[in-house]
Amino acid sequence: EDVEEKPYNENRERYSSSTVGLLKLLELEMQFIENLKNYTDLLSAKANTLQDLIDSVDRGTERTLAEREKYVSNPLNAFGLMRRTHQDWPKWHHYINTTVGRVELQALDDILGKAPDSQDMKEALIGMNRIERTYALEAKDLAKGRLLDKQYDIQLSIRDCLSLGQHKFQEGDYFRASMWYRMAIKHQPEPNAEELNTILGDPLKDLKLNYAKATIIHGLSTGNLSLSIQNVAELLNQTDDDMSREMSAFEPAPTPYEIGCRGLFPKRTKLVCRYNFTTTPFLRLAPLKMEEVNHDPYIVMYHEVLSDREIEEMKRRSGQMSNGWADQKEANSTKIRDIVCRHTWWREQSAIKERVNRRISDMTNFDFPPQEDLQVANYGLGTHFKPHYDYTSDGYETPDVLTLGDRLGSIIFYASDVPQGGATVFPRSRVSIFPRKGSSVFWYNLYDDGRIDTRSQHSVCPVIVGDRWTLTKWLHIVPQMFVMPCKPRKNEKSP
Ligand SMILES: O=C(O)CCC(=O)C(=O)O
Ligand SMILES: [Fe+2]
Repeated sequence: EDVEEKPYNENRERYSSSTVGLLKLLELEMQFIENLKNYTDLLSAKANTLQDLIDSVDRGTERTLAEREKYVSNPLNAFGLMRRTHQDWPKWHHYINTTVGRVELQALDDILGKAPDSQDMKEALIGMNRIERTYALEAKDLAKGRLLDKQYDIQLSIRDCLSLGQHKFQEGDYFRASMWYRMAIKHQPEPNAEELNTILGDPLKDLKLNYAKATIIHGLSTGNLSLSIQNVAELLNQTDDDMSREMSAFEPAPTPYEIGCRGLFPKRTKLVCRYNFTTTPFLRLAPLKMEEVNHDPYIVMYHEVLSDREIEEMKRRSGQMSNGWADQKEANSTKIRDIVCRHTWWREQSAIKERVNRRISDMTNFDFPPQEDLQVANYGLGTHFKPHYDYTSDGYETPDVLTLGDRLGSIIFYASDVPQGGATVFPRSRVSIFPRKGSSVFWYNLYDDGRIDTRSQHSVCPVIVGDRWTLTKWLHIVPQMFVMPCKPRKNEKSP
């Protein structure tokens, strides 16, 4: 099925992992279509030329034998016939054999060389799966353009549904495989199915068989034998809702992370919004809009603290983005690591960058040179960041930690709105924060005495719809020696 792959390159940009990458892929598809347009124009020009030839010569068919005899008996006709067939035919033959659109075909090879590889496709399937599971979405809604409570004017194609079904089947998720196969079976056929199928393959081939297989295996593995003894026609006769209700009976309860992603943590009370004009003297002049999110551990948001102009500057000044990995690379490991986003550093010095850094100092009272770099990240199709800690004592030590000490606090600026999904969730503190363009969230990863606070565990939920951009700064402990002297821990809880 897949085309022969080149050796796997971990650093190759994957289109699926960021909207920046997906935009490039859309551009590639536009090039592909533009190229096909040129190619088909040339093909029709050639067909027209040949049609002209046919029209100019084809006068034999409607003639009787007597008429034909009369035609060749005239030397003017006979000579023309001789000359055309002797002189012109080889030239037509050459013309017919000449490849149409050599340049376009060459360009097509180049375009195809940039097509996503199977790993990119796999990441897209995994991203779709993440969206489906994290938010408890269902094939029957997704296939028809429904994402949570929003209806989009988009439909998945029969081949999309099939591909998603095959992925779930391979992953052993027979419930979802069955539902996706079902959507493919019920899909209205493609208008020009016959021609398409000769090129792309028939999506209906073995589809009912695979639907039956998935449903039967799911029935057997969950002890729901009624699913396993019905024939396909009986199964398809039931409504999608009934079918999904019956099949999802044994789905595990959502994890705290998933509950957080769905925005279902209980609402907080006793939290206030106020203007902060005390952290630094500057704030007396320009107080910041502050919103308490959690008291212990302390999590706070600031609103309207990153302007559209600063966001533009940040995107313009940030260098080439690279893959953001879900795991550290293990020595000698050939395992293909998950990508969580694309990221880069805002390294170039500018007044705007210093202003953002000074604002971080204003918000946190943390001391650091305003020239320091900030990290920029962009998420893609169903990409996420698994629950993790920003402190590094339980993992690897990065260069910043070796020189500056552990990451005492973290601050994330949301540089875009995310219409659906993409929350920052603290599963242990039961806090979800949904991105709002221009807002920031700040929290501590360590107790005041420098010991790790496991309640700071946090994650980024899969983006459903949106172009998620963030700006991140980790605030290290060593430079805070004088602004934040070490204090004994109050009412100590075991971490
Ligand atoms: O983007 C976010 O909401 C959090 C990102 C994060 O946890 C990190 O970069 O360490
Ligand atoms: Fe983090």
